[in-house]
Amino acid sequence: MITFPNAKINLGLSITEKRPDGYHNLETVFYPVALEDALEIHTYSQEDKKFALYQHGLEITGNPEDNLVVRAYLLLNKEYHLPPIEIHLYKHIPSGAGLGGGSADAAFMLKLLNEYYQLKLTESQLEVYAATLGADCAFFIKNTPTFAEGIGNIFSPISLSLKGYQIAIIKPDVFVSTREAFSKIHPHHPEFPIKEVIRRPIEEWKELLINDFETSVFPQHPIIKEIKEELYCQGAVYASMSGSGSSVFGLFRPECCIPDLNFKEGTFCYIGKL
Ligand SMILES: C[C@](O)(CO)[C@H](O)COP(=O)(O)OP(=O)(O)OC[C@H]1O[C@@H](n2ccc(N)nc2=O)[C@H](O)[C@@H]1O
Ligand SMILES: Nc1ncnc2c1ncn2[C@@H]1O[C@H](COP(=O)(O)OP(=O)(O)OP(=O)(O)O)[C@@H](O)[C@H]1O
Repeated sequence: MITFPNAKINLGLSITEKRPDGYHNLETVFYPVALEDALEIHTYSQEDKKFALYQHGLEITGNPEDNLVVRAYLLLNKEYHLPPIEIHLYKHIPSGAGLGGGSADAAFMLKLLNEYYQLKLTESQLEVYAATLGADCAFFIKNTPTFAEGIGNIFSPISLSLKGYQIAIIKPDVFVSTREAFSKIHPHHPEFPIKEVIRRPIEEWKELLINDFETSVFPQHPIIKEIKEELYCQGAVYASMSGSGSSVFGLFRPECCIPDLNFKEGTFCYIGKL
């Protein structure tokens, strides 16, 4: 059985408080984007091993046992004693990009196992499992535009449709560690609350919708700022870094003809429709 975990972008990201457990409270809007990995599972015929992971496409750092698809499988296996499985993961979403690729894979693995082995878990139960695998992982269970708070795990649905808009996602060849990016933040409540800004016309977002990580990440990696500026030069109605970087997205009007975007070799570029 196969599934296609998709990326997310953050529309605004305010880091509001540091918590006693070291994590941070934040406010953001998660919006799904059709930039997808492919994830396929089969029951494994050789029963001497619990799982075999075959990776294709973009490289993922770390051991196979630490891969979030494996961690998702082992999590459900602990409770439901699943058969051994063979996993094929084709990575197309770059890692360390703020696009939630690893979290998406984990959440889609939970949904896939639920369906393949008819575990009959509800969406709420899947969200609880997902939350243990990553701060923004549970978003990918419903995978619809969502206002998130807490550590990125308390959700309320929002009525926001960017259908028809075009999106460009550009990731330079630099890696931003999410943990390190959080450690450089001075938490504060935003002047313009994201939940309110998002209801305003998209033309106003440029001035009002802010990703707090840009302040600390841009000086360290000026190339990310340059990409954002270039997207505005090319006609984006709104552009921002996603999550803790290093990717930047630009939203373009449905009728806009996105020109050829020429960035340095090694830069990841995706152009699609919302
Ligand atoms: C920044 C975002 O991309 C916004 O969408 C996400 O909140 C990041 O979520 P994620 O990649 O799933 O993050 P995790 O893998 O759970 O956490 C990585 C590290 O980031 C820090 N972290 C993460 C989320 C959060 N709300 N506060 C934090 O301080 C913690 O040091 C943690 O060890
Ligand atoms: N299936 C997976 N896909 C990508 N990364 C994975 C996966 N499993 C484990 N990882 C590890 O997780 C790290 C972060 O990956 P991910 O793509 O989720 O980060 P991100 O782009 O920073 O997203 P986020 O918006 O959640 O911060 C990678 O460096 C990698 O070591």
